[in-house]
Amino acid sequence: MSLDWGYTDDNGPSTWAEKYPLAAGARQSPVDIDTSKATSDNSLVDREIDWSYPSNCSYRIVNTGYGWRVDTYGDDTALSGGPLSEVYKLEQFHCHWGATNDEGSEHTVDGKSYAAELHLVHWNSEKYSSFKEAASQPDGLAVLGVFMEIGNADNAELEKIISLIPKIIHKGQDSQASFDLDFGSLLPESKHYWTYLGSLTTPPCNECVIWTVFKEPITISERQLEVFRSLKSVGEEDAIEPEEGKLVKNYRPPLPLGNRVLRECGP
Ligand SMILES: Cc1cc(=S)c(O)co1
Ligand SMILES: [Zn+2]
Repeated sequence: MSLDWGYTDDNGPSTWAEKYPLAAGARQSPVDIDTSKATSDNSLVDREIDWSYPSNCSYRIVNTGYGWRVDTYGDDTALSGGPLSEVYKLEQFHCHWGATNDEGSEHTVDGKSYAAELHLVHWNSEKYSSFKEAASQPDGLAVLGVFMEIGNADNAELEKIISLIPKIIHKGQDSQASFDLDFGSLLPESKHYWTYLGSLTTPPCNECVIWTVFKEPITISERQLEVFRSLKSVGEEDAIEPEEGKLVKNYRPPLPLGNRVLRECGP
């Protein structure tokens, strides 16, 4: 059974609100980060954003039909500080990309797209008893967004994920992902970021996310990005043409920030 939404002309972001009414809300993500609208906030500086991820917290990688997703054991993970009032636990991480390198990120900065965007998804385990419950609450999830730009060299940590992609080419396939991952290398050196209240960027587009988008990108090689684009949005039994159902892009274009506040930490 194929997903009832996706990124093609007939099931892409402009159609989502027909089946997922939240997608038409006023607190949607992503947004274009208009840097002239960002306001500084000392409380973000006073409580530096902090994270802790054991290198062995990943356990599975799956082809969701709209990308790859690495599932993690959250028990020993923690994200706190910055815009967050509680401690959040890592649930999963995944990526969004485009068909060419001049598109692919979901958030844009003064109209500029990056080639891809990594999302680390956390849930408020202090206030809620499950990820599912948290995803229905306005402060339920915290997502770290990391821009990815093309670099000459492969990203060695990403390569541990990319080496498993050939095992999950078709929708629904999964593989054990028990690699040792240095999350520090998947996050930028600088802790400068923008933050605002938004949503999941895929249906059902719940407005439950406190977004933190880092200003500094990490790098990925063209070859590595091509491996992402080799994933298929259809199951092994569905594909009829070799080129059919290739996931060459899986990003949602920006939605209006509206009257939401956009704060920044760091220049
Ligand atoms: C929970 C979740 C969050 C994001 S950002 C996404 O793309 C899919 O699912
Ligand atoms: Zn995402």
